[in-house]
Amino acid sequence: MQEYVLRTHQLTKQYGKQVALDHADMTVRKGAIYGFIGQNGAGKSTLMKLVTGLAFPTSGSVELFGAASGPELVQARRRMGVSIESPALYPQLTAAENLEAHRLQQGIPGRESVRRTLELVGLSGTGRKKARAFSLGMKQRLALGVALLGQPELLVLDEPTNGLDPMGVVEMRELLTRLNRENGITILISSHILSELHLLATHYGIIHQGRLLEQLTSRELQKRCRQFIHIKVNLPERAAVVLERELATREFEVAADGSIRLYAHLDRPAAVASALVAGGLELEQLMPMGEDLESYFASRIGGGVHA
Ligand SMILES: Nc1ncnc2c1ncn2[C@@H]1O[C@H](COP(=O)(O)OP(=O)(O)OP(=O)(O)O)[C@@H](O)[C@H]1O
Repeated sequence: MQEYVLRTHQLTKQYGKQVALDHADMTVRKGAIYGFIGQNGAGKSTLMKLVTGLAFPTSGSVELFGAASGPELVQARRRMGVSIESPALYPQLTAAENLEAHRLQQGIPGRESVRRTLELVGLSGTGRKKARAFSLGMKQRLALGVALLGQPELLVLDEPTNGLDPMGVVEMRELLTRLNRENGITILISSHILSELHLLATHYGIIHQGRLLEQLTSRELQKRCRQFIHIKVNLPERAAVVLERELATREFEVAADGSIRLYAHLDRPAAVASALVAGGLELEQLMPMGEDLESYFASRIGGGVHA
């Protein structure tokens, strides 16, 4: 049986006439890293605020750890760590002092949670350095530390890679992967750049203009974004034999209409064409196809990405 950490049911939020979130059904499974993708203003923060209780839905509901309302939902929210929008960091305090201040505010018992969290986010060595002197990457990790203080089972992170340089993105990815694999924390993370969540997310949700358009696994996404050579010949079965014998590959699929998707020799379409023709086949079509991540995202939301 699938265990869901978070489900939203027809979740809707309207600000006046503006529909920020439109009947969203999101499902996040236990153990997942759910990448929530959408352009600026798509509704990502709105959904996260509704989930974390920072805003109230116009209609629909949030189910967290199986709890959908009342004191159970309030209790379930205690199992969640949150970092939404600019984190409340104190610039004049060190990393440890910042965490201690948040520990007291959140009423989390035990000072050792500060030391443990500093280690988790790789800030143990920052000593007396004040947060104002931190790099953006360090600030983001400290904000993540604040969310981790209460040892949450679910982390909700709004654009934690926003503004980071490529190295910072890699560091954040490694840190989140470790928290997921070693500490078993389920993560809901948003971004407006799909490729930033690539290699991190196990599941994706694509949101556009308040509507959750699609949810898919990273495997499904990879399959959809896979590059291939599209081939159409008069005798597909014979083409399959030629590909195996002459080009030594079985990395192809023959579709019901007889067209072939060849996933190998992508940089050698001319050699593929020659082999097929030399094998006595009539070549009707042969062209490289497939989408990269960003163009897939753009095609799903119908148009260019102007994030
Ligand atoms: N408090 C508010 N009052 C009025 N409109 C709001 C409010 N919060 C959000 N909106 C509107 O709701 C829509 C969704 O905003 P939201 O912040 O959820 O988007 P987002 O995907 O998180 O984008 P961003 O990455 O820019 O934060 C936007 O059109 C925004 O202008």
